[in-house]
Amino acid sequence: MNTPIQLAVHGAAGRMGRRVVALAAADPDFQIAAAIDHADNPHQGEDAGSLAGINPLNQTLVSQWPTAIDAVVDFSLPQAIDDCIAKCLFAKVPLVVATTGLSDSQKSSLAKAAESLPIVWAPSMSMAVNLSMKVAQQITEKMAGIAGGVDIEIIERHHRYKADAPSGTALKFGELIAEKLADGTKHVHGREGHTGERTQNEIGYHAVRVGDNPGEHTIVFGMLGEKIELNVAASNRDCYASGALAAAKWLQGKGNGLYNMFDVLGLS
Ligand SMILES: NC(=O)C1=CN([C@@H]2O[C@H](COP(=O)(O)OP(=O)(O)OC[C@H]3O[C@@H](n4cnc5c(N)ncnc54)[C@H](O)[C@@H]3O)[C@@H](O)[C@H]2O)C=CC1
Ligand SMILES: O=C(O)C1=N[C@H](C(=O)O)C[C@H](O)C1
Repeated sequence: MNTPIQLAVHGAAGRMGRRVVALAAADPDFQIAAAIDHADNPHQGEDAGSLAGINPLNQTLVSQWPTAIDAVVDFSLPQAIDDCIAKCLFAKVPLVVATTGLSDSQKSSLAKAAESLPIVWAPSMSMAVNLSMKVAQQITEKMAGIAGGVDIEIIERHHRYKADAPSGTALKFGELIAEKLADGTKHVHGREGHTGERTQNEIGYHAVRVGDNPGEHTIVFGMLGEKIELNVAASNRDCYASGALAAAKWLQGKGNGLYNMFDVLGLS
């Protein structure tokens, strides 16, 4: 058996961080080397396993970064990302970034850091979502230029606690679909008031926040007389956590560069 990957989970007390801790602890390829969260998190000092609802791991939630780690999986907040990148650069540790809502300057920092580190960055670690992105591109390719036109709208539904809107995944769907449309696509976020008729060169985005929904995306391709709806929905958060862990394994031994889940899943 290979030596387990010494894994640091960044944002370990969060909804996602806890699932990453639980799934990594059940996987012999990993050993939890650190469960990191903000110094002000009220769970600091608690056992990371107990926090994740599994047996104690003898790893308490900490705010300090350890030295001996082989990979970092991050599900935190945009304000935590700059420090996370700096720490990984300093320690030369491969990084999986799952946090959404990053600013343009943070995206540039990630690209810069990827010149010195292998990094996987994706707004959704789910296999079903990444496959659906490819399907959405194929549908768009076939429909662009169709007589009568096609209206493409992206509806995302998430739990009430989500901090960013629209979801990183919805924005990525839109970016990938726009690649298959003529130049000059407008990205329209919600509609209100006397909007006038819908134009043909827009993609609409609608962010729904309801209960405990762990993430659902519907891409509507509306034509005159018929429609296609491509729906991809999580039943729980483990699709994201297991995808991030697959990315952390895939990164071992990889050269520097900014990779995504298409690369990890062989969908590029
Ligand atoms: N790429 C993907 O597949 C997915 C991405 N996400 C994204 O992951 C992020 C986290 O989502 P949730 O777990 O639901 O949020 P959450 O709010 O439950 O957890 C965030 C955690 O980050 C911690 N944190 C805040 N500042 C920190 C710092 N400076 N250092 C370390 N930890 C810090 C918080 O204390 C909290 O425990 C969001 O951006 C979300 O959109 C969520 C699910 C899937
Ligand atoms: O915050 C969440 O929960 C999720 N966020 C990601 C996003 O913004 O796309 C991925 C997933 O949909 C869950």
